[in-house]
Amino acid sequence: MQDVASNHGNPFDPHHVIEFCYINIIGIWLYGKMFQQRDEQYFKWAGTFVRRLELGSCLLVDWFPSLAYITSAEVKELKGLVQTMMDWHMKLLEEHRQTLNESSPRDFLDHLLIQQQKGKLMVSNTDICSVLDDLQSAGFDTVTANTIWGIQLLVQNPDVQKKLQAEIDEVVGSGRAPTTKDRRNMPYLEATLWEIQRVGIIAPVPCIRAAMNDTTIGGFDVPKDTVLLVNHTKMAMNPINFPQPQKFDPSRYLDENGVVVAPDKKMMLFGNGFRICPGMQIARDMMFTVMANLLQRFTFQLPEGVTALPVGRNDGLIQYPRSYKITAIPR
Ligand code: HEM
Repeated sequence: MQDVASNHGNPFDPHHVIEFCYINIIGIWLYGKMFQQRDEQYFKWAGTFVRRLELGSCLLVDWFPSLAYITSAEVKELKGLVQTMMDWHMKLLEEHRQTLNESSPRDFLDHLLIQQQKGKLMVSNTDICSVLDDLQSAGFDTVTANTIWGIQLLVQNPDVQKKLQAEIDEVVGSGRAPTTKDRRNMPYLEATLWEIQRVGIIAPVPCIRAAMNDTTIGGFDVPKDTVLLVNHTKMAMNPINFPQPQKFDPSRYLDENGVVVAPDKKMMLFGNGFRICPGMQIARDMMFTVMANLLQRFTFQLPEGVTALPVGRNDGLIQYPRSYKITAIPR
């Protein structure tokens, strides 16, 4: 919040402020560590993470192995970055082990170490570091992208932003910060978060799968080993399930009593089945808390003299809107 306020109502790109916020929330949850400020150490760490995600999600050599010779520099860079993150997590693991108190776990890493020590979790230290790394990397970029879409959509839909602020004022007021406990009393924000996910669609084609056996899907024969992709955009923009799909309308998830009806199988933005996103609940909690706290204190607007934000999205596994600047006016 201080970072946002420090712009004093001047235009700024919210990307890095939001990213910093989520990296710290996840860091505290996983291993009780947060960066105090966006200093050189932080930028080095975040840069390593982001570059690794970039390289890891679109290396041509994964698709065309014959290119291994040409892309070897990138592969070498990727291996170096993976090792840097592994060393970082291993150092945290050792620090945690030395100060571990079994009767009072401080964070997720402590819980893993306790289960490992008791023999209930048959994992090596490297396994634990990989889990931390997985959760950290799958965790911060996704929620950051969603929130960046969310701020853009609220600037473009000021009536929705006003309704959200009215709900926050009524349920929370201004004397305390909103928390996850407020979620059940704030259906309009809950519904808005679904709509932000639907319109933003941060991962249009998230994971590649293959049929393990001959099967049928929707009446089509699918032979064993067929590569399968889920088209999230098609589902989220299906006019049968979402009338006027281009319209940003959180009320589509509210029934006649104002109760939230989650989209469920109509759009499976967290995946489905055995491999469904294990971070779904924490992601929804984090996005709720961040958005509620921001809107309690600020109104997002177009900078003076600007009539529209850039249209379109960036390429990549996780897709952001084109970078933009807005103002955050203290309420
Ligand atoms: C809005 C935020 C998020 C979205 C839209 C999202 C979406 C997804 C999707 C679509 C998958 C693939 C599911 C499948 O294969 O069927 C996935 C997997 C995964 N997600 Fe998320 N995710 C989000 C946030 C998070 C967070 C915050 C965490 C961790 C703290 C996380 C951790 C993971 C992990 C570890 C997997 C791999 C699961 C596996 O392969 O079994 N995600 N996520």
